[in-house]
Amino acid sequence: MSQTYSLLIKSADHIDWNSNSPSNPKLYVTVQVGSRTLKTRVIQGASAPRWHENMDLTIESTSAEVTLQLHRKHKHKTFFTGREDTLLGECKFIIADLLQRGTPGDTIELDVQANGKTRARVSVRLNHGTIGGSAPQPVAPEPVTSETFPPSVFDETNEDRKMIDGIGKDLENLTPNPTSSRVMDVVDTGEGDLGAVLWDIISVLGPIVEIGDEIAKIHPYVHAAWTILTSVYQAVKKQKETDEEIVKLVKAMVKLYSSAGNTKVLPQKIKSLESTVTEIAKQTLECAMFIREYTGHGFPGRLFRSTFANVTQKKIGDLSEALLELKDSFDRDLLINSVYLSAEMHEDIMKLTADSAEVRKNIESMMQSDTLGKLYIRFDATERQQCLAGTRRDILVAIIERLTTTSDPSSVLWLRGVAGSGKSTISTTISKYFRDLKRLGAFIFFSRNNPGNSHPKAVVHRMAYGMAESNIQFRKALYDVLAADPTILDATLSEQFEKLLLQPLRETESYICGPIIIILDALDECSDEKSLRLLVDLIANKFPQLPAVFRFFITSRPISDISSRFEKKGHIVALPLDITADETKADILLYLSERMQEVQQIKNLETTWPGKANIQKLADSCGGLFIWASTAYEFIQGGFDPPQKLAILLALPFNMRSNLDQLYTIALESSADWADPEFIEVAPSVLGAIILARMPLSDKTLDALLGLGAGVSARVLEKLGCVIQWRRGQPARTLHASFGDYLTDPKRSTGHPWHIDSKMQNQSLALGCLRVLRDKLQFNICGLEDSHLLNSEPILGTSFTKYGT
Ligand SMILES: Nc1ncnc2c1ncn2[C@@H]1O[C@H](COP(=O)(O)OP(=O)(O)OP(=O)(O)O)[C@@H](O)[C@H]1O
Repeated sequence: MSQTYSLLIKSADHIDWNSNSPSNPKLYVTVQVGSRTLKTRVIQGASAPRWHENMDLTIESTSAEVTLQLHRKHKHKTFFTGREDTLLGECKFIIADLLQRGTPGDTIELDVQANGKTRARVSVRLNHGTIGGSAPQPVAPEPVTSETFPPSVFDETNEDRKMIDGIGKDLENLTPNPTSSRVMDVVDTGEGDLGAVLWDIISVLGPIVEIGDEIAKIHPYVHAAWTILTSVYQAVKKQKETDEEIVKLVKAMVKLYSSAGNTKVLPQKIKSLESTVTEIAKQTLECAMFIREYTGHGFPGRLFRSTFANVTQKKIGDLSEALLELKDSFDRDLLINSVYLSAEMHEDIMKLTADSAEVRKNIESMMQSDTLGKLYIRFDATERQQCLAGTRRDILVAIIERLTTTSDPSSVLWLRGVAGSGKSTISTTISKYFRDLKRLGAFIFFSRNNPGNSHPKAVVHRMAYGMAESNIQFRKALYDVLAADPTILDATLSEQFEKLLLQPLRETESYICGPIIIILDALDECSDEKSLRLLVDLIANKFPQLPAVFRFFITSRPISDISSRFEKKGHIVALPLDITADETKADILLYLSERMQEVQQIKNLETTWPGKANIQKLADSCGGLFIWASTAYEFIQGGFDPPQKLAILLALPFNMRSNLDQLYTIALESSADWADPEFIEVAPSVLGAIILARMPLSDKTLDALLGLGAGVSARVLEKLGCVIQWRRGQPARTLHASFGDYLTDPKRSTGHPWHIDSKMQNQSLALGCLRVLRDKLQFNICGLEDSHLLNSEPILGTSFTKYGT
């Protein structure tokens, strides 16, 4: 008869790291019996990790062989093995051996070995039960220590460590096993103080946080929710506070997660039920942030409950309802997923969803009033890149944690890094994260290509408009200000800040639930030096007057106009983007590996191309700059012969190859025939006009502007795809701001035919301005296509007029 044993994997110690002890190892254990392999969760940062996880072993006889292995998990695939984990050692035994070494319930220590050498000791405990007979004997609760908690906590401060240790001790009183039936008991009986139910949800989320790598999509939301709830738990646990409403809300969260069941199968579920699971993760974070506010452990000075009981009651109702709906959708999706759905049915479901989103969007835009529309400035992120999945994990988590940690008095997080280090890409990823959570107040990005939007007042207007869109009380207060004094839109920046933001916020602050995230990307690209100083002063001196619900994420190059003003400001924290960090190098390697694989597939190249060694050489050349990697990719993938392009790059000596200017030089040299007199006559002017006009111009406009024959600019642009983003009939813009820097800086490109010297800069600017003005007046007559609208022209689909009207 089959027999069921349960093997409790307790802990590992005496780990031999071959005198090369890693600072923050991630460890897990697998147990293989027959064809089944069971796996513990991954524990990070502990020198003697403790799992306390039960494995159910069903065997035919006690002579069945069991293999227990101790693994170390890496952040990325290791370069040489191509695997994400390393086997530290293993131990093979049969159940009969264990039974001889002690009676069921005794702790047994197993030596795990590699190459005949003991590498660690793993403690286990065997219990038994028989299928069809009595239930497996329960394992007595073990005291659980902080080491069973998710990883990032251990990278943090002593304070965090103390907090988690405190929780560990509490667990000796609470049932520690997150999968225990207690979770459901609490839900069903309707009992429990806030601390206890919070612990339940923390226990459910903890293991999900630990399998982070496998569930990269939802991990940041769950991780942030777990961190918030843990800190609230720590604050309220001693109060034995019972507040029925909030307790019910937390129970609803636990119940929702009980649907997801065993976290080990979560990664597969995420694949098949991606959108629902992602919604669940976002809603969890939304609830966590609300609970923090509600319990008074959020933004300072809030009297949330007592003062705004009605608002709060409604919010709790809404959140609970949303959780219930998600639970229903999850159960339904699970069902749908387990039965066969025809392609048409799938399509119908998708269409219905799309239609309802469209209807909602139209209603929203119809509701915008003309008055508030005057504040609207469009920041179109359609073509902005996000971080490739798997890159920038640590820094993204750090930024998200900072922006949602309300106990932190600094409201501005300033990411500074050199040109091309990847700041804008990070800011776009962060904006998506908070937009999905409906916490994004504004995503404002400055660009030299778009000076019209890169103005200080864009920040005030866009923030005010964003608030009005999301908060009905603020909307009314702002409308009153604008109706009372329409000239306020032409007042000084500080007056506008006072009237359009501070004043309506003072009146409505109590209705606003934080955090509200405002992102300002590429501050250094603010329209001109004077405007930049105005804006930087506003951030440095006036932003502290804003309510604490606002959290700012600002990125810029480390230029002195910004650094000198931000220094020593208590509300601003600088976060340097380190291009020498190992994580950055690993991220770039991952980026290049993915991109080269893409090129290999699209261009039908040999499957062995380009080979790990060549990718590593490219990655080494980047010097930590993503712009180098992305330009190299554009260069290699453009044209017919990527292997030849790669060979051109790698043939250069390392010090020449690794220089960004050198890369631009090679890219330009090899993309076009600069010896062709016709090409050399027109190409520099086309490049010059794109850089100097400081606005995206289409090929037809370029022809008209430069007095060229029809199609000439298009023929030039076709050759320059690795540095200029352009499609026929569409505006052309540089792929990256650093390319403009290179072309115009005499120290960097002088002597090359494409260098834009100061004389040309002056002439082109004057000429360009005149021509663009003239063309603007004639657009309707000559029918030129361009991205520009006259101020009076409406934006399609809205009743807004453009900024600056
Ligand atoms: N994590 C990433 N994943 C994929 N691509 C990336 C990543 N980071 C950066 N890139 C690519 O590298 C290039 C440079 O990045 P980005 O524009 O973000 O740099 P930056 O620091 O903002 O530069 P600058 O200060 O000059 O504006 C872009 O083409 C971007 O798409």
